[in-house]
Amino acid sequence: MKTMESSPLSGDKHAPILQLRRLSVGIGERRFCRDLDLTLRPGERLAILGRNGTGKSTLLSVLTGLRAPLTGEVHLAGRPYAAFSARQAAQLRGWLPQAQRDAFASTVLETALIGRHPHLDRWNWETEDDVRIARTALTAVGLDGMERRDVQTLSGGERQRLAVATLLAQSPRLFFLDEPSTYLDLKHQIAVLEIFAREARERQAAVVMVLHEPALAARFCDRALLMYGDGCVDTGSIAEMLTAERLSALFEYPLARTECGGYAGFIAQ
Ligand SMILES: Nc1ncnc2c1ncn2[C@@H]1O[C@H](COP(=O)(O)OP(=O)(O)OP(=O)(O)O)[C@@H](O)[C@H]1O
Repeated sequence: MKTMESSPLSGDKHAPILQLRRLSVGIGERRFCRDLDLTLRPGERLAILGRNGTGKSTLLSVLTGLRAPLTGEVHLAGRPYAAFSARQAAQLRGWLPQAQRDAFASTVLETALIGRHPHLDRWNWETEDDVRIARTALTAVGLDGMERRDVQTLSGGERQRLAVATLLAQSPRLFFLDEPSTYLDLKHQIAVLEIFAREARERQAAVVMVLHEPALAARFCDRALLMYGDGCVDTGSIAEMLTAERLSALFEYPLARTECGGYAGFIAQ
């Protein structure tokens, strides 16, 4: 691989990929979390749940290193963001934002290839290998055959799947996903979340995802972080966190838990 800088990864494959130490995040007078400690290891999948406006995206922007915390530290592979160049950080963590913006015309394949940029050296173009990786990612999200289409002509769901493909082409060790099921029909919601479950299982990638649907969190994550919007949060295993009682309090709406075919569901009463 053509990297100018040394790999940002340490040798220990089981070492924590993300560590939060006494992290406080907020905007103005509001606090979304206070003194949060959390460790995520390779292969783990964490769901972040909470009502609208409780600070989920703001927390995610701090975890991705795009926004500073009020206090506390975010460590990626054992080191703070300041220890990495932008390119090294992008080899380690990738981010799927809530909305995609396309200021310029570009094809589907060119857009997916943007995911390869952290792996290119400054003076080189993408190689055949990069094109193959981008095409494989497009196939994974069902966009094969659309490589030449202008991104500005894609539907909302197609554009979201292209964003997922771009992230897959980037191939980071840690994924931050802000509402990955946005714009997707039921089949594609499951398909996209299966992709990240596979990344965790087969490549030991860690995944942090903001979700609005607790049933998807129960199915695709092993841990949850519940955000109440007043600085209070709860963290724990899915079994511990996704109870009808906790979720009813979290969403300020009564929910009942059901189970069908081995999958949990949460029904508004
Ligand atoms: N630049 C800003 N200035 C003032 N308030 C802001 C700013 N950015 C976000 N907020 C507020 O901070 C709160 C948290 O926003 P955030 O986007 O993190 O919430 P969220 O939990 O991701 O919400 P949603 O579920 O609706 O996506 C919201 O009330 C929002 O209006």
